[in-house]
Amino acid sequence: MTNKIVVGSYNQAKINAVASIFKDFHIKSQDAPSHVASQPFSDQETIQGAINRAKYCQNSNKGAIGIGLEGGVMRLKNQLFLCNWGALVDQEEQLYIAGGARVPVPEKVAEALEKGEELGTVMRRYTGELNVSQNAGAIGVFTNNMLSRQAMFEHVVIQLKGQYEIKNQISW
Ligand SMILES: O=P(O)(O)OP(=O)(O)OP(=O)(O)OC[C@H]1O[C@@H](n2cnc3c(O)ncnc32)[C@H](O)[C@@H]1O
Ligand SMILES: [Mg+2]
Repeated sequence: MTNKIVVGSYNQAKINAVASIFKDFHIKSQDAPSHVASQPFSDQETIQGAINRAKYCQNSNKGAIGIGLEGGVMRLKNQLFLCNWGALVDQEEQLYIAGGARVPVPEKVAEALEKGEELGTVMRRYTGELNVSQNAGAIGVFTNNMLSRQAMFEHVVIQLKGQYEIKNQISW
């Protein structure tokens, strides 16, 4: 069992989420390419970004666990929703994935995204805050701060950690 984790992002909301769930681990972060658009537009694309980042981190840090967390939007019932995915690749290159909460994107914001703007830019315009994505996140703003981006990612990381731990106890 390793106690080293490499997170594929310098985003503080993501790093804090991993650190608060993997308390006894040494957490390092590095840039990891998602190989998807910076504004993913489907679950498929978002999950792939998380997997690519996790694999990159694990590959470039042998013996460590790699974690990738990726945000995007997806269409359902004629609406855009925020969607978030996480991936964990362990020392044996076993992959675990988990999804996060989703909430509708307000109409005006959705229209801006459809025109090609990035969510970070749009959020900055509406809130006047520079670093929404590292703090409350769009999900925090849309939920009146009932759910922060960090808390949402913590939930994803809990699901990753749990799957990783049970896999070492039960062979499914
Ligand atoms: O440095 P990285 O790890 O890339 O951090 P990031 O904030 O850019 O995060 P992602 O690339 O994982 O995801 C960006 C997407 O996440 C979504 N997102 C959710 N909340 C956001 C926010 O407050 N600001 C920007 N993007 C947000 C949105 O769909 C973005 O295109
Ligand atoms: Mg990004």
